[in-house]
Amino acid sequence: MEGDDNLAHERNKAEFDVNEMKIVWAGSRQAFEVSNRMSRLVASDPVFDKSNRAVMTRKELFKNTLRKSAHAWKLINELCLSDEESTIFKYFMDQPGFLDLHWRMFVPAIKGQGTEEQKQKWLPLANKMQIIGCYAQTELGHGSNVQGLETTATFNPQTDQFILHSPTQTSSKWWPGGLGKVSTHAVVYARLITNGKDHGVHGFIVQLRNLDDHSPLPGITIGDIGVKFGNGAYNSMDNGFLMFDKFCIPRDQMLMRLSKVTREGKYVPSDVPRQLMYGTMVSVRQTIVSNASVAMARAVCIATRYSAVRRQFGSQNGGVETQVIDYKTQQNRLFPLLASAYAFRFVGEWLKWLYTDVTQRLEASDFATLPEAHACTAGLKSMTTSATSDGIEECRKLCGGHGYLWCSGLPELFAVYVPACTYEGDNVVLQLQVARFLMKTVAQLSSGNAPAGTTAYMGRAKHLLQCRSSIQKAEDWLNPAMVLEAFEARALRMAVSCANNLKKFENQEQGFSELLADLVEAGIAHCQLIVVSKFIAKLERDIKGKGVKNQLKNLCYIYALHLIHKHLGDFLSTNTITPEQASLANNQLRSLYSQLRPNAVALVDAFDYTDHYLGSVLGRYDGNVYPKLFEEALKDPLNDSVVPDGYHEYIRPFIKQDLRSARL
Ligand SMILES: Cc1cc2nc3c(=O)[nH]c(=O)nc-3n(C[C@H](O)[C@H](O)[C@H](O)COP(=O)(O)OP(=O)(O)OC[C@H]3O[C@@H](n4cnc5c(N)ncnc54)[C@H](O)[C@@H]3O)c2cc1C
Repeated sequence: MEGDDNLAHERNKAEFDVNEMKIVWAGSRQAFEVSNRMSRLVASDPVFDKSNRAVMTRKELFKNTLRKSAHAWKLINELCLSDEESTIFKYFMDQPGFLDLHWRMFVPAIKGQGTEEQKQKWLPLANKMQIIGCYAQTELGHGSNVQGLETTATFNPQTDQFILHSPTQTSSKWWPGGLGKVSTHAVVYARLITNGKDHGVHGFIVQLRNLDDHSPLPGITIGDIGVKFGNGAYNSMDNGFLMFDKFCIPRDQMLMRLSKVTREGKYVPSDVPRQLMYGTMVSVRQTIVSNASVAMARAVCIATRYSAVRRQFGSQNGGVETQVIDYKTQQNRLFPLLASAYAFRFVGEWLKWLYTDVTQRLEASDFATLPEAHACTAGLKSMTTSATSDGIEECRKLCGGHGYLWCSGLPELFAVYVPACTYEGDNVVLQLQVARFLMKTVAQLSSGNAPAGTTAYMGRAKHLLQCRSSIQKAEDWLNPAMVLEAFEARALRMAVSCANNLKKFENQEQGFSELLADLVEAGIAHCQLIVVSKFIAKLERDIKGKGVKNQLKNLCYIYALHLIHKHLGDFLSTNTITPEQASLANNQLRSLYSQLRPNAVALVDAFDYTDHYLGSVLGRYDGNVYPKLFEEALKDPLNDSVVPDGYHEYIRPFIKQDLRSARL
C-alpha cells in the first residue's frame, strides 16, 4: 500500500475535530494562527533549508548558521514581527545560534539585574543587536556550584574600575554559547572583591571584542571549546572559552540592581530582595518546559506517522502485513510519549500563568509564593527535559533501523535536545533543590503552617498518610479524584519517608548527602503529581470541538497510568495501591491504548508541524517514506562516484592481479 493512502486512511479514522485540537495544542486560536503563519514563513524561505547539515564541515555549518541568523534578524525587522512572532519564528528556524543566547540569556540578565540607568544604556543597543551578547557563568572547574567560581572582579578605587582576572586554568569561562566567535559582549559572573573582601559572585557587563574589526580586546583570550556531541546538531553554536588577564572595566558595568559598589569602594546591598533573581529563573525554566513539549511532540510525530506506514510480519494468505503501530508493544512505548507531549504542553501553559502571577506579586513586593514557584519550576524543568531526551531516543528505536539514519531527523533532534538536561541547571542538582523545599515543607507541617500552591496536598497529611485507595475495578482508574489521591499519597509518603530517615542523622547535611538518591526520587514523585494534576485541571475547562475532550481524557489517563506502571515500586512500597489495583491500572491502560489507536495519527497532526520543521523522511505528512529514503541516500557525497576515492590505494591491492579481469 502506498504511504500516502495509508496515512490518508489513518486520518479518516480520527474520532475528533483535528482543527479544534490544533487550537487546544497552541493555547488559543490567536496563538495557533501565529504559530501556523511563522512555521510556514520559515519553511517557504530557501535560506532556512536544512538539508546537508550532516555532511557540512564545522566551519561550513557555523558560517551557514551565521547566514541564517543574520537573515532571520533582517526578516524579523522588515516584517515588523512582534516579540511573540519573532520568538516563534526563531524557534521554527531550528538551528542553535547566537540569536538564542542573546535573547534568551543576555538581554534578560540585563533586564533582571541591571539598574534603570544600566537598562537605559544597554538595552537599546542590545534590542537593536548593535551589540551581541552571551551569558558567561560556567567555568572549566565549576558549573553547578556557582559559589565555586574563581574569576575575580577586584575594585580599584584609583581608577574607578574593576579588574577582571582568571587566576587559574580552571577559572577559564567554558561553555557559554555565542562566546567563542560571535559575541561582542557578555554578562560575566565573577567574585566581587572590594578592599580585600570577597562578596561572592556578581554579574558584570563586559565588552569582549573590538566593535570595528571584531578582534578580542587586549587582556582577553577567547575561542571555541571544540566539537560537541553529534554531527551538525549543536555544533552550529560557538560555545566558547574566555580568560581575563587583568582586564579593566568601568565601575558602572557591574550589574547593580541587587547590590552596588560606591565610588569609594564600599559594597552596598540594595533593599531589593535577592529572591528577585528567582523571577528570571522561573521565566527561563518555564520556557524550557514548553520547549520540552515541542521537542517531545516532534519526535512522537515522526515515530507515530512512521509506525503507521511501516508494516512487518502478520500477512496471512498473501495479504498486507501488520502496521507496526498495531503491535501492543509499540503502543506501550509510543502512546505514553504522545500523552507526555500533551501533558508537558499543559503544564507549560500553567507555568506561563504562574510566571505572570509571580511577576505581579513581585511588583507588589509580595515574595510569599516565590520559594514554591522556584522549586516547582526547577523540578519541572528537570523532570520534563529528562523525560523528553529519553523519549526522543525511544522514538528513534521505535523507528527501527531507519530511525538511525540522519534523515529520520531523530539523531539530530536528540543531539540538540539532550543538553537541556544539563544547561540551566543539571537535572539532578535541580531535583535536589525541590527535595530541600519538600523537606522544609514536611518539617513545617506540625507547626500548623498550611502549605500552599503545588504543596497544598501536604496539608492533608493525616488523610494521605493513612488512606487506602478505593479502586475496585479498571474503570475506577478513570476517576480523577482517585488517580489524584494515588499520586498525592505516593508523593507525600516518599517525602515523609525521606524526612523520617533524615531525622536519624545527627548532622542534617550528612544525612542529606547519604539520602541523595531517595530525595531525588521524592522530588520526581512530587513533579509527576504536578503534571498529572494540571492535566486533570485542563480537562475541567471548557474544551470545544467534537470528540476533543474525549481524546484529551484518554491521553491524560494514559499519562497517569503509565507512570503508575513505570514507578510501580514506589506505589507498592509506600502502600499507596495494592498489587491487584496495579493490575487493574494495567488493564485500563491497555484499553486506553486501543481507544487511542485510531486517533494516533490525527493527534500528532494536531501539532501542526510542517515537514520542514520535522526535518524527517520518516515523519513526512504524506507518509511517502520509501522513495524519499532512496532520494536522500542518493544525495550522499559517497554516492557522487560509483568507484570511491581511495579505491586504488586501499581496495584494489587486496584483489589478486590474476583475478582482476575475472568474473567469478
Ligand atoms: C550545550 C550547553 C550549553 C551551555 N551554555 C551555557 C551558557 O550559555 N552559559 C553558561 O554559563 N553555561 C553554559 N553551559 C554550562 C552549563 O550551565 C553547565 O554545564 C551546568 O550548569 C552543569 O554544570 P557542570 O557542567 O559543572 O556539571 P557538574 O556540576 O560538574 O555535574 C557533573 C555530575 O555531578 C553531579 N552533581 C553535581 N553537583 C551535585 C550535587 N550537589 N549533588 C549530587 N550530584 C551532583 C551532576 O548531577 C552530574 O551528574 C552550557 C552547557 C551545555 C552542555
